[in-house]
Amino acid sequence: MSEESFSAWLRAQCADEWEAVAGHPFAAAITTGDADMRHYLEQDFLFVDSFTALLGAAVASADSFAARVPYGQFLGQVATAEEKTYFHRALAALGGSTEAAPEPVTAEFRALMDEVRAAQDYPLIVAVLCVAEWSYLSWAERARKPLPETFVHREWIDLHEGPEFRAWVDFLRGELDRLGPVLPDERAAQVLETFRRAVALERRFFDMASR
Ligand SMILES: Cc1ncc(CN)c(N)n1
Repeated sequence: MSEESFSAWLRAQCADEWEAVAGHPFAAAITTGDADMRHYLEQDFLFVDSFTALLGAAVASADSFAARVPYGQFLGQVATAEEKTYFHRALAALGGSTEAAPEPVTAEFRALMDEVRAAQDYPLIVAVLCVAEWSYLSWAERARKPLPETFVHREWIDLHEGPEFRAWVDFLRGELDRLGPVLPDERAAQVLETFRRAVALERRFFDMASR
């Protein structure tokens, strides 16, 4: 590893796959208001359930009070703004269901989140959370103003960019950057493996939504 931060190093190890997520045609179509969001949001509603549980595991497994606080704050937002209001309003407008059967990639993503949550392994938990949030910031910040008029697209972009979301991603990256340098090599390799798995799943999730 060179001078770069641990999080930058992790991303650089899967740079092509990362760009395939950030520049994915489905993500680009969200930014222009052209994406068909129904199936995607039905599946993401299932994703967000495990993601919320993972945030709870981050609160529980973080190694300091200072770190627990941002997780708790974000958990509160996901449980109120994202899950309670956006998903229900968007799926109602699109004629979608909150009880869809999980696609294989959704089940795999949930399994990865459940695996690191059950292990209460803080560095691996941060790796998955960081990929999920940083990769979403990476596509959402490519959106050009004016944002799409349809609330389903516009609010989904708004939820994943802007100063608050950027600060949240900076916090997650900061946690990886704090932990990485003191991890033994085999633990750092485990974090990289988990980071890679999550990036590959993000790409497949957008592939699934494109069909
Ligand atoms: C699949 C996926 N990855 C990430 C995010 C960002 N919260 C999301 N909503 N869905």
